[in-house]
Amino acid sequence: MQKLKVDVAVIGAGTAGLVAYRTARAHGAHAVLIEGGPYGTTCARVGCMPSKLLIAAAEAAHMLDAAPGFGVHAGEKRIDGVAVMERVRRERDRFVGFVLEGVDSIPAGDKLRGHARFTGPHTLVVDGADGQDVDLEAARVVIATGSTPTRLPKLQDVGPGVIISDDVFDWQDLPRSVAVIGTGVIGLELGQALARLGVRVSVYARGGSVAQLTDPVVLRNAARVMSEELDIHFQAEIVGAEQDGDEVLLTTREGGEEKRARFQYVLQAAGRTPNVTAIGIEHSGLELGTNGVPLFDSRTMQCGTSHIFIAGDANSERPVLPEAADHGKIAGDNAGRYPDIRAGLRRAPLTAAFTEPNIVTLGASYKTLCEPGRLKFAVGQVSFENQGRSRVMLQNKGMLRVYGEYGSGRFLGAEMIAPRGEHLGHLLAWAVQARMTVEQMLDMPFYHPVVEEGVRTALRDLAANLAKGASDIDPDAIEPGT
Ligand SMILES: Cc1cc2nc3c(=O)[nH]c(=O)nc-3n(C[C@H](O)[C@H](O)[C@H](O)COP(=O)(O)OP(=O)(O)OC[C@H]3O[C@@H](n4cnc5c(N)ncnc54)[C@H](O)[C@@H]3O)c2cc1C
Ligand SMILES: NC(=O)c1ccc[n+]([C@@H]2O[C@H](COP(=O)([O-])OP(=O)(O)OC[C@H]3O[C@@H](n4cnc5c(N)ncnc54)[C@H](O)[C@@H]3O)[C@@H](O)[C@H]2O)c1
Repeated sequence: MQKLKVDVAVIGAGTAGLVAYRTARAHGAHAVLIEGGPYGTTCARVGCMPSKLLIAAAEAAHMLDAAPGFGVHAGEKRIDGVAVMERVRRERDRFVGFVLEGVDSIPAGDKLRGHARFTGPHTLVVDGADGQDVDLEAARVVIATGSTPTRLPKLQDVGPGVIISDDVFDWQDLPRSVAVIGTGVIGLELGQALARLGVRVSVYARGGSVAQLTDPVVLRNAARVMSEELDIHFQAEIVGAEQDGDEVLLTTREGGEEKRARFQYVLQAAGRTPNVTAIGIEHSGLELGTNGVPLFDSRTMQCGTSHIFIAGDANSERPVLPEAADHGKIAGDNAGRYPDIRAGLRRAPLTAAFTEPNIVTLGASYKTLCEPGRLKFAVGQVSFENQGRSRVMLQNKGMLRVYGEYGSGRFLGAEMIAPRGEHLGHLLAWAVQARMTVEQMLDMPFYHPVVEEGVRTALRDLAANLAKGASDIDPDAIEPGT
């Protein structure tokens, strides 16, 4: 067995790990980067980029469906599934190629291939992919192992028709039909995109959640808006499934009644589990939380007071790409400068599901604001049904709710399902981070006719409610979402 002693060992060459490695190295540390799977990152290979490529194709198809509403008729729509998937894979490979170029530029001696696991707080074994194991002693460790799609026990060992999101991006053609399990971000993004591309799609939700929303009013609106286009079965329990030839027979229980339906694929989109169980975490000496993730400080990424840091999806804090990069920077910086630990830059929370309309949350969520002892906020809202520019574009669906703090008048956060929500979300997240008051935001310019005028309407409503000086939230009526 080869033996190696380093300053910093980074486990996982995804977005968080790559940034952590580079940042630790910038301190002059001898750092190694360990990767057990393919290089290229989850985001580029099977995450953000291929999913947005599929959504882009679906938007093109949807534009044709929407065109007659404007009096524009483009003739018969034809979707070439092979060409759609060929572009998704080709462009995906291009994005992966850029990541691989970056990996190639890392000195060969700093890269270890194989699955790493702790054997002690400072020791790791890397099960070498080439059969050559490495015994590693590391003064500091960054865990950047990412997450894995959660597989439902009821759907295990059914057959090749039961898939996860990774599999979608290797398709050579669009399938005839897909059952999507989960109304989270992945389920709704992929479910809507496939439906718009002519695939028969049914979405099954065990409860009533919609993406990352927690505000019950926005959530109800989003459930209605998404159901207008998608066949969504809320409150549906998965009973089981059988592979039958090239189809899967899915059994669900809805309203006490058992139902069966056939699909070419059943796509599990029921969340992602942080990769912390198969890394010998029990030998790390770290204290674990209830989800098995080591307890860590989200300002420093340090686990307890130890020499171990955790970044990206592995820590489950905010499992999105920009946060993985920020986590990686903070973890790598502190691993490099250890024991001189410093708090890094944390930005205002922002999440966007690229459904249409976009589903966006930012700043403090409604659910957080409703936590005991925090009932000091007012709400303003706007519906996009009669919002000028949204109607012009025939995209007049959805609603926005904004939250502000009594006394200070500070803008706290928002949840929405809204046309161009990804842009509105940035505007509002910047205001949260700049600690602006609602009045200061209303002093800013708003052009005409723009969707942002809807934001102004919601902010005016919020300002009026803040001026009342007492909470308009009835604690007994609160029903936070997921
Ligand atoms: C379908 C989909 C769509 C998404 N869309 C978006 C989006 O639009 N916007 C957005 O912001 N986010 C999106 N995300 C989330 C985003 O992709 C992730 O948050 C981000 O990629 C996580 O980066 P990471 O570095 O933590 O993990 P990863 O990139 O997964 O890296 C972890 C690496 O660690 C390796 N590894 C694991 N265990 C070991 C071990 N023991 N030894 C060695 N190596 C190991 C893995 O092989 C992997 O390469 C999406 C995710 C999915 C699945
Ligand atoms: N645009 C983006 O930023 C983007 C896109 C895709 C994924 N992501 C990231 O990937 C993560 C994972 O996405 P996701 O959609 O898989 O997870 P999610 O947590 O968003 O949603 C999980 C869904 O699965 C359902 N579910 C959970 N357990 C179930 C069970 N036993 N039976 C039936 N349904 C069950 C939940 O009710 C929920 O609807 C997200 O949290 C997000 O951070 C981000």
